[in-house]
Parts: sequence; structure tokens; C-alpha cells
Amino acid sequence: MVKICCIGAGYVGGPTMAVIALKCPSIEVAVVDISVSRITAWNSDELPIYEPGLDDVVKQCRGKNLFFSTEVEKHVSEADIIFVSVNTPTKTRGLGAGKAADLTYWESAARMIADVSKNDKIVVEKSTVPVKTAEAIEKILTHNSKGINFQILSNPEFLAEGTAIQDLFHPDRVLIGGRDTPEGQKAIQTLKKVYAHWVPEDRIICTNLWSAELSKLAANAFLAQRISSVNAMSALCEATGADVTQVSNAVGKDSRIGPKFLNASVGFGGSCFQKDILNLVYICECNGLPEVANYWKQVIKVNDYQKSRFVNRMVSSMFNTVSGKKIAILGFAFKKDTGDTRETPAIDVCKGLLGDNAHLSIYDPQVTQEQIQRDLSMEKFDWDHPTHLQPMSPYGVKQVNVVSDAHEATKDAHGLCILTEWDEFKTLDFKRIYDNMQKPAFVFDGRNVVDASKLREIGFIVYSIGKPLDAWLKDMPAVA
Ligand SMILES: NC(=O)C1=CN([C@@H]2O[C@H](COP(=O)(O)OP(=O)(O)OC[C@H]3O[C@@H](n4cnc5c(N)ncnc54)[C@H](O)[C@@H]3O)[C@@H](O)[C@H]2O)C=CC1
Ligand SMILES: O=C(O)[C@H]1O[C@H](OP(=O)(O)OP(=O)(O)OC[C@H]2O[C@@H](n3ccc(=O)[nH]c3=O)[C@H](O)[C@@H]2O)[C@H](O)[C@@H](O)[C@@H]1O
Repeated sequence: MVKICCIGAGYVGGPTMAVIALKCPSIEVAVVDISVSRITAWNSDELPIYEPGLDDVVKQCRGKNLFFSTEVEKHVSEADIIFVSVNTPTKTRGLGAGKAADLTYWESAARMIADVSKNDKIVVEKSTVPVKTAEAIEKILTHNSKGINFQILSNPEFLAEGTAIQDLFHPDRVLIGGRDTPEGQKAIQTLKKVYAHWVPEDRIICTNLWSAELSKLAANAFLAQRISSVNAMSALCEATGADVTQVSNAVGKDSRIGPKFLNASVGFGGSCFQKDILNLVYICECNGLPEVANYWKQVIKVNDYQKSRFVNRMVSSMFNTVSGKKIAILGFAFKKDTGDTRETPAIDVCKGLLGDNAHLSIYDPQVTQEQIQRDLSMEKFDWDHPTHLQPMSPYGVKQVNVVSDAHEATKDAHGLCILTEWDEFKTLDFKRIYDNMQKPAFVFDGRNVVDASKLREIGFIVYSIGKPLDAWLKDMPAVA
């Protein structure tokens, strides 16, 4: 029986391995992690991540050919194929701080693999890594190999959170990069056979190592660039009276452009877009390509601009101050159908409002009070480390109250803002909400989920990203 071990039981390692186990009953899959609490949760009824369809997949295979364990070394030494899906945070200090990928967790995993291995192994990069990481990993492994042959493959993951299971069941493509040697090609074929259990062969792309590594960074950069492009347009729409939804629709009808990923928003979030673009920028700079680096840097700058523009719009609309005012925040996760808050735009918006001394009442159907307090007290990039290694502020943020429904959040509030596009926000009883708010009552829709004209009829003053402004907002300065 082929044995697979995946180091890192996170958002990628957990769902990907669960789907491999489901689709390949003849393969034994062990997912290992240094975080005891994560592994305990994977072995319980309350999985550590919320992902539609995941519970079902895990329940079908756990204890049969899918195992979650903290016995990292044991499972690594027994495996034929080892996936490495550990954190690759942005460096916060030293060379490349604020941009380069921190490969500490990757390197320690590689050294451990070299230490405990007794037979030949295929080591698969699942984490998103800088181009040429495979070369560094190869060196660590071969210099410590005791005669064992290691083949390194790059097999980046393209799943998106909230749709991870469907993405894994029906991937647009699976990408496998390897060395152009007979051993390298053989390793590619071995991994290809695993995916071929359920992925059509023409969707499995095989390339050299560096193309696979770079394609992952490129794909995320292209996706994020589309959002920054439409968000840049949203600012121009507000200034001119155009409607960004109509513009996106018209632009997306061009089959060369396509309709997906053109929703204007308060900004993109998530654990990867910013991190991966910063990483790409750093690689460009290191390769003497400052113009290319600046081009991609702009995608992040526009994203930051969009978030601060939103906060400025809120504050300036509410008589230029939110000091002491209750503001309801509906949605904190970085997108709907996930409880993940990593780099969520809600953090920057909330911090901006807190900077103006607002009182926040936050509701998200999937994010806990503890997580929100942790996010609002953490330094940038500190979130991307194994949970037990994250520096924690012992104090919560006083002006923040986390509540369990939207009506409680909005009661007596001066304004409400929608930061995640949860479906339940579309069908809220806005008349009841309006009646219970201070007047004038403001709605700031960072995801374009509400029907602005209906809300205006109720009496709200409404701001929707990239939509024609109502009279109240027109004369207010939006950009500080
Ligand atoms: N979250 C996503 O949707 C996607 C993430 N990626 C990439 O996949 C990688 C992992 O991301 P996530 O799963 O989101 O991170 P995560 O933080 O959810 O999971 C990483 C896990 O690795 C564990 N870990 C770290 N060092 C370890 C070690 N030496 N031994 C054993 N376990 C160790 C941590 O405790 C943690 O549970 C990153 O490189 C990310 O860029 C790629 C595609 C999608
Ligand atoms: O490398 C990764 O981590 C993953 O990053 C993204 O997936 P994810 O971050 O989970 O979610 P997305 O659906 O891409 O959304 C990212 C952010 O962009 C925002 N977004 C998305 C689409 C859009 O039109 N507008 C928009 O503002 C979302 O609200 C969210 O905040 C990519 O879509 C995945 O292919 C990739 O594997």
C-alpha cells in the first residue's frame, strides 16, 4: 500500500489529504502537525476549520485510510510520498523583512525528513514557496541524506477557501513540476497516478520545477490584480456616476476577459494574495527587475487604498467623526463560507475606525470573539505562524464588543457596515434595524450585497462601493 504523509494539518493540508484519501482508498494518508490542538480537533466532531462539505469527506475516511496525528517523525519515516504544507509567512525581520517568504517552518520540516528517513522518498512542495525553493530543499535533503534518494516535486495548491472541497473534486488543473532527469520524471508519474484516480489526465499539467513554483505565484498575482483593477475602477465610478457592477458586467462579457473575479469590494483579504505578491515583488527585486516589482507592488497599494478609502468615506459621512459612536460591523471573515480571518479587510477597517475612537459591535456567523480580539491586537504578519507560536496580546481591545446576531450589533448604532458577503445579510429585516438605530442611520456596504434603493426608501443613507453616490455623500471628502 502506498503511504502518503502530509506535514501541516491546516487549510490546505487537511482538505487536500482528506480528498486524496476519499478518492484513493488504496492509499493510506497520514496528516501530521506540531499543533496538538489542531490534531485533536481533526480527530473530533468539531473540525478546526469550517469548510462546506469537509465534515462529510473526513467522516467517510477517518480511521480507515485517513489519520491525523502528532507523531510527525513516525509517519514521515514510514511514508513513500511526503507533502509539505506548512506555513510560509512573510518575514517580519532581517533580510527581506516585510516581503520575503520566511522558510523557517519549511526548512525545519526538510531537516526532520532527512533525519528520520530510512528509504527513498518523494518530497512534494504543497506550500506556496518562492521560485527555486526546491533547489534549497534539495540541498538540505541531499547533504543530510545518508545515501537516501530524495526527489523534490512542486505541486502547488489552487483551492479557494469556502469552495475547497468542490475545487479539489473538480480542479481546473493539477500542476506537477519536477526535475528533467529519469528519476525526476518517474517521481512526476508516481504523483500523477495519485491524482489520476479522479482528475482527467488532460487537466494534470507537468512542468519543470521552476515553472510550477512560479505559476502558483503568478496565478495569485493575476487574480489579485483583477480585484485591484475593478476596485480602482470603483473609485472612478463613484467620482463619475458610473456603476461598477454595470461596468464589470460589460467588461466581463468580453470572452477574452471573462466574468469571474470582477466584484468590487472593500479590498481582497485571505492568507495568500498579499503574502504571495510581496514574495513575488521580492523575487523580482532580487533578480534586478525593479520595474516588474513595482508593477506588482501597485496591486497591493490599490488594495490598501481601497480599505482606507472605505474608512474615510465612513468617517467623513458621519460628520467627520465616529468618536464615541457605536458602529455595527457585519461580517469579519475575509469572504463568505469560511471562518478564516487571515488578512481580512475587516481588520484594517476596524483598526481605522478604532483609530478614530469608534465603539465597534461586531457580528460574524463563523468567527469567534476570541479570534476577533486576537486579530485586532496582533501585529501585521504575526498571524501566519502555528497557533501556539503566535505572539498574543494579553489585553482585548476595550471598544470592541462581539455579539451573536446582526440585530444586537446594530441596536442603537449610528452606522452599520458590511464587510463580508454572508448570504444572511441580504435578507436581514432592515426596517427593524433602521427603527432601532440612531438617526440619521448609515449603511456602508463593502460587498455590494444590499439593495441600496430599498434601504434608501426605508430612510437609510447608503454608501455602496463603486455605485452612484446619494446626495448626502456627494459633498463629503472621501479621500484624506
Ligand atoms: N489557505 C489557502 O487557501 C491556501 C494556502 N496555500 C499555501 O499552503 C501553505 C499552508 O497554508 P495553510 O494550510 O493555509 O496554513 P495553516 O496555518 O492553516 O497550516 C499550516 C500548518 O502547518 C503546521 N506546521 C508548521 N510547521 C510545522 C512543522 N515543522 N511540522 C509539522 N507541522 C507544522 C502548523 O501548525 C499549521 O497547522 C502556505 O504556504 C500557503 O501559502 C496554498 C493554496 C491555498
Ligand atoms: O493561494 C491561495 O491561498 C488561494 O488564494 C485564493 O483563494 P482564497 O484566498 O481562499 O479566496 P478567493 O476567493 O480568491 O478570495 C480572495 C479575496 O478576494 C476577494 N474577492 C474575490 C473576488 C472578487 O471578485 N472580488 C473580491 O474582492 C474575496 O472577498 C477575498 O477577500 C485563490 O482564489 C486560490 O486559487 C488560491 O489557491
